[in-house]
Amino acid sequence: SLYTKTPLTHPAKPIGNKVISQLLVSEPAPLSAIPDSSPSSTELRSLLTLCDLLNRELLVLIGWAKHIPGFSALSLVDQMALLQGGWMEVLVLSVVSRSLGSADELVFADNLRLAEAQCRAAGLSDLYTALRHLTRKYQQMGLSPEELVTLKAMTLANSDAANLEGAEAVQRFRDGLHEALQEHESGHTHSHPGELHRAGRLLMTLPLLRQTAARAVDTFCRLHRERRVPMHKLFLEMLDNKI
Ligand SMILES: CC(=O)c1ccc(Oc2ccc(O)c(C(C)(C)C)c2)cc1
Repeated sequence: SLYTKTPLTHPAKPIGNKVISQLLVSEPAPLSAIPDSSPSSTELRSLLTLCDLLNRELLVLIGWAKHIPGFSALSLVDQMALLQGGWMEVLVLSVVSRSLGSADELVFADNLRLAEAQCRAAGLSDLYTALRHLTRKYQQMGLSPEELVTLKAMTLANSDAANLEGAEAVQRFRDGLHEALQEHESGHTHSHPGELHRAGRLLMTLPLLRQTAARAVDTFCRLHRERRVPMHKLFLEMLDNKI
């Protein structure tokens, strides 16, 4: 496969939660940015590098979704509907999780960490502000790897796609992930009793995640209108569904 499946964390004791341990081993290794070599301004070059990175992340995301317990049981139409509705939110949550260790940078890739000034130079200051706001929220909460991978899967499952074929099957898919989160937070798999509000607090961050993803879409559309960046075909197709 494209990369080795390295689990995010080696649990001190086996995680009783099968869904979450499956999500941890299915987590894709972070991609690296490929610096754009076209003879253009540094701003445009970094934008082109970012576009290429996003496009590759999109492809990896589609492969990742198939490993979410219950996703492949859905009809292909519903799988595509959830991906078209939720891909941006999942990628936003991914860049936020990569940026948790930084006080002021967005870690798009290990070799592409942009501070505010660099984002502004590339026409991404709104995006920077929105993504850093969300990052700060999760920094304050102290997100564990188990919570992050479960939240990403729930984000995809909860993407409110229109006209789903198998609404009941999608609801079962969502309930399975919610159950995994509840079990994880309720302390069944820990020695100490869980924090009762933790699962709810995590789910209550999803409205801000959706709003942040919508801001990212607005940014891309503006940059596209300003003819600042070409849009990869797949990206445009996935974007069409959002505007
Ligand atoms: C088309 C265009 O203008 C564009 C601008 C910035 C950009 O940078 C990104 C790279 C990876 C990535 O995951 C993300 C999000 C987190 C926002 C999805 C943004 C991608 C595309």
